Amino acid sequence: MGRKFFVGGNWKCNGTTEEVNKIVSTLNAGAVPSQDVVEVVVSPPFVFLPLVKTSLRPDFHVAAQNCWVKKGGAFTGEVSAEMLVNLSIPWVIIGHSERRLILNESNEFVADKVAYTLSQGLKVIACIGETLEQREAGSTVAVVAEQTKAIAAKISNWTDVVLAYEPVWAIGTGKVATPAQAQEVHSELRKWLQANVSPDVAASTRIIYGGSVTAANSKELAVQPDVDGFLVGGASLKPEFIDIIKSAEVKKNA
Ligand SMILES: O=C(CO)COP(=O)(O)O
Repeated sequence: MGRKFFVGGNWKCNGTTEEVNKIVSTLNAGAVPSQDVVEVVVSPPFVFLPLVKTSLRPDFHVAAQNCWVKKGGAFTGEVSAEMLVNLSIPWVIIGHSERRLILNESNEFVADKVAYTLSQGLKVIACIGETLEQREAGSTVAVVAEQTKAIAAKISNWTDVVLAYEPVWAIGTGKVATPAQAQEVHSELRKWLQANVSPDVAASTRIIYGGSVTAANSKELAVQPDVDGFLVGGASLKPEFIDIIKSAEVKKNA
């Protein structure tokens, strides 16, 4: 199927220039599998993108954490897809649960952003995931299918999309999904893509897991057949991110 393992580091709203330089130095010194085995993308806050882009090793790439939903202009405080393209930022994270829940980004709005950023030539890490209430109500699969459906309705090419399944209850809580829980949802998502988009898209689209991923739990998650990598928050700010990247080797040999 050839889905290259993908490890994203979402730095969220963290860092000073000094801290960013330190993280980049650690990443630059890390011994990790080659680009044939793993794709690594780190996502600093907007203001640090140029610094990280120029100082980061060339086999790692950068992502913005968000961008405006359409062409830039009179939208105070926003950053446009065109600006990211202008700065040669290849990736953007769209629809993170912190934006969906705290900033009220709807499925439709997220889908519009995914479609617009793809149209500008950016690659997208599109985030989906259920809350604890939704999981306890038994609606996990329905929720992630609905979020995916909104995106699928607005795009025709999935080549540049990575789908990040991030259960909200696992984000920043230390409560990681078990390998079986992650596998179950990833497998359901792949089935959904197969039935509603195409078998090719289902087979080739990377579905990555996010939520309290650490060096200690990444290997057992990585070997799950439908887990194609990770979107890492807290641990991506620490040297253990290198070990998480190395779980790509475990996956390769699984
Ligand atoms: O939200 C996340 C990545 O986008 C996950 O965050 P944590 O790894 O800190 O739980």
